[in-house]
Order: sequence, then C-alpha cells, then structure tokens
Amino acid sequence: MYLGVDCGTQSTKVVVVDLARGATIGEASRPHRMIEGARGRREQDPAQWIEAFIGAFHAAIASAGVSAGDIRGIGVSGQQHGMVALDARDQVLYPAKLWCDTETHAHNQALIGALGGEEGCLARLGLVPQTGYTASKVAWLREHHRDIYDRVDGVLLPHDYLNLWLTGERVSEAGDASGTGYFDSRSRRWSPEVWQWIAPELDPARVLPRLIDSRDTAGQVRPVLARELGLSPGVAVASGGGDNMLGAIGTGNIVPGKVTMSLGTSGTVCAHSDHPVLADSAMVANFCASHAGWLPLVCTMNTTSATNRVRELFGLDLAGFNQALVQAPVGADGVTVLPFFNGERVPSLPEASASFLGLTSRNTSPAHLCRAVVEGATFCLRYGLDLMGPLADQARQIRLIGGGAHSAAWRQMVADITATEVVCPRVTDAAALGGAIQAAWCAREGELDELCQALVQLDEGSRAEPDAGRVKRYGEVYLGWLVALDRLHG
Ligand SMILES: Nc1ncnc2c1ncn2[C@@H]1O[C@H](COP(=O)(O)OP(=O)(O)O)[C@@H](O)[C@H]1O
Ligand SMILES: O=C(CO)[C@@H](O)[C@H](O)COP(=O)(O)O
Repeated sequence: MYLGVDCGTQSTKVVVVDLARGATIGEASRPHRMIEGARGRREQDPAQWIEAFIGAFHAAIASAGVSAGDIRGIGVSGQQHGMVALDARDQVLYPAKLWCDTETHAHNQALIGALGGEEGCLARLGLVPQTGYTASKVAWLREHHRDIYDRVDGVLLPHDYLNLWLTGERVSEAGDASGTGYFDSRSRRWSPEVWQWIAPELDPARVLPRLIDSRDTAGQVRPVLARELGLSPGVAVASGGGDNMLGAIGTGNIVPGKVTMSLGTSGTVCAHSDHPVLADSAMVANFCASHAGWLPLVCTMNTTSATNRVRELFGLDLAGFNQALVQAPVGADGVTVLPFFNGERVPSLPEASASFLGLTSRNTSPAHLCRAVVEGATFCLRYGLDLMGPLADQARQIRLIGGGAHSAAWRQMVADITATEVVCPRVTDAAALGGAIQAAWCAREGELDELCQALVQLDEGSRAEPDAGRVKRYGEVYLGWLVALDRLHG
C-alpha cells in the first residue's frame, strides 16, 4: 500500500493506492485558507498544510478500509514556487509566500535585469524567472523584513517542507527546484551565482536543501511521528516533487507526445521532453520533471480562482454553476472576460486586473457571466497551448485533471476550444496519485512506465470529443478575445 499526498493551493488531498490490486482504494481532502492582502500578497501558514495532511491522512486510510500500518511508502506533491523560510531549528519564520503572490513583481524584474535580461537568464538558468517563482520572494524578504531575513537558515519549497516534517531531512529534487529561479534547469544544479544576487548574506551551501535524485528517498518517517500516525517503523518518504511534475506522473505523461492540462486554482499545460527546451516564448518554463527529463509548462494564475469568484457572486454551488454553464451559448452572447483577478503569468501581466467586456441588457444573466468566465480562463490555457507549439501539437489527446475536470460542461469546452479530444484519469487528483506512484518507484516496486500503466486508468465516461461546429465558432470567439487582450493590455 502506498500513500500519495498533494498539498495544493485550496486543499491537501491524500490517496491510498493498493499495488496488488492496481487500484486507488481511498481518497480524502482537507481545505487550506489563504491570507490575501494589498499589492497581490497571497500567503499561507505552513502549519495548516500539516493540519490538513493529518486530517486527510486519517480520512483516506479510513475510506480505504485499511490500517495505517499497511502503508509502505509515501510520496508528497506540492504547489510549486512557495517560499518557506526557516530558522536554524526548522521553525517557520514568515508565512509561505505562494506561487500566485504577485507582490514581488518589482524584485523579479530587477532580478531579470541583473542577470542580463531574458538572454542572460536563459544562459544562467535555462529559463526566465516569472513573478511568482521563489527567487524574487527571497529578495523581497531581504528588503521588507530584514530582521527575519537575517535569521534565515533554510529556504524550502512547500513539498520539501512537508518532507522535512515527515523525515527531519532538508532535501529537494530537480522538478520542484527548477521552479525556484535559482536552479539551473539544464544542469539540474543550484545556481549559487543567482542566489548570491538575491541573498548575498546567506550562504547557499547552508541555506539551500541538499539535492537528491528523484528516485532517492528523502528519508524515513520520524519514529515519533510514525507512532502518532499509526505507521509501521521505517516507512520511506520518496523525493516527491512539484504538483505539476507529479500530476504528469499521475496521468502517465512521462514520455514525449502527451499533454496534461490541470484546472486547479491555477491552470497548467505541460508536456514531457527528454531534453531541455528553449521555447520561442519565455512564458514556457523549461522545468525539470520529477522522475527524469524535462517538463516544459505554461501556468495561468486565474482558473478556478476566477471561476469560484463569479460562482460565489451569484451564490451558486458547484452543481448550480455547472448547470448555468450550459444555459448560455458558445461565446456567451458577446461577453468577453479577461479573468486576471490575481494578475497573470500567461499572458505575462502580473499587475493586471480582470475585465468583463461586451455587456448589454441581454447578456448579463448568471448563466452568461458564468460561461464567459470559464471561457476566459480556458482561452488563457489555449493561449498557453499555442505558445508551446510543437511540444503540444504532437499530442492528439489532452489528459485533464484538477478540480475543474469534474465538470462535464468544462471538459467539453476544453475539447471545443483546443480542437482536441479530452479525457480524465479516474483519479483527477493526479498529483496525489503521482506521489503514490513515485513512492512505489522509489521503493523499487517496478519501473515507472509499468507502474503508470498499472495505476493510471482513464475514465471512459469523461471523454469529450471536439464538435466541428463549436470548434469553428470558438475559433472566431477566441480571435475576438485576443483582440480584447491586445486592446486592453497591448
Ligand atoms: N464538480 C465540479 N465542477 C466544477 N468545478 C469543480 C468541481 N469540483 C471541484 N471544482 C473546482 O475545483 C477547485 C479545486 O481544484 P483543485 O484542483 O483541488 O485545486 P488546488 O489543487 O489548486 O487546491 C474548486 O475550488 C472548484 O472550483
Ligand atoms: O505555479 C504553478 C506552476 O508553475 C502552479 O501550478 C502551482 O503549482 C499551484 O498549483 P495548483 O494549486 O493550482 O494545483
């Protein structure tokens, strides 16, 4: 039995996988709260991740009808880029600044400038740091909270922090580390040179976690914690990884030719590559995968974070929202939504706000506005997919995951907007499943492709084929959306 954990933005999910039966036999989740402030501040208290982990752990074990003592290994996935600053006793010094925090935009611009612009960044890091990556958060801490910064003894990513809590070890692996902005994603090594620029007083050899291979274990669950959780002694904790990296494993996207799209708090599109990718656009991030190879990815900041905002505006639950989506036509009778409530990464507009355009007396029903915001969020992903070019073109199917993938109307919309067949894995918490699969792989239960073949099952009932008429209509509506984007944001 293996356990997969995904510390997402809105919640922590846990799945229990029975290798012998080739099945996921238990699932549970527990929510997180967000601390939001002026100027794009978005933070979370890492203590909440631990609380959510423990709650979801016990609930998933109970739903599987097994004993915690049957668990052989654990793999942890986490929201990428968050900064967890620790003192010498591993205590958290400041709330984790998240991937969707845009408060540090000026520091990111300064970093890009100092590294010699986009070309200099590509030469040093193999990618161009975006607002939201960890690097500018460290520089921001230095400028705004010098007293805290001076006490920093370690900087971890969210999944690394959970691995530390589980094992007592400060380690990291290439997948998640490649989203920091101080890691060379081609050589798969920290970049002390870039670190020196953002945090000259902090010795990278001390502050940055030890890098391990994706197939290595971070360590074993601490004996005292194992007793508290009811685990057997010596349970191994896999290297884990960023949620998108483990989502790729949990959808079987471990070799070139496939595309995974996630409709979570963020929206992401990624495709595996067996070599580092230098895309035409800096918005395509040349991340590493959390098994081997690379995972070029685009990420939009306003997916279910945007759709939830409009849903809540009308007091709708998720079922009511999904019903509303099908009550308005393709294109929402002319309503165009640029859903940049939180600023945006792709397109690169960290300081933008949202716009609703084309409103008339005939298109302001809840159905119209709900449909329009989902269309706007999906157009951002289509925009990202187009930036990926040949990396995505070769895929004839999109594997759709994340909470939004539960909506049949949204699945069909993705198929029609991208003109590509869409199918969901049975476990749409694919990052958590990827964690369990990686844990079994680290325990040498089999090769990764064998484990994916056995454990990633598709939900045939979720399959959505593009409809020729709607594909054509969406082609026109998307062009209008691009014109609006250009007109408002240049
Ligand atoms: N049945 C559903 N229909 C539409 N959207 C859904 C459904 N279930 C979940 N969601 C959306 O998914 C969101 C959570 O997505 P999730 O992938 O868990 O986020 P994260 O991993 O970022 O925490 C919810 O807030 C909700 O908007
Ligand atoms: O910043 C990125 C990817 O670069 C996001 O995808 C985060 O990793 C958060 O993921 P979700 O909570 O939306 O799954």
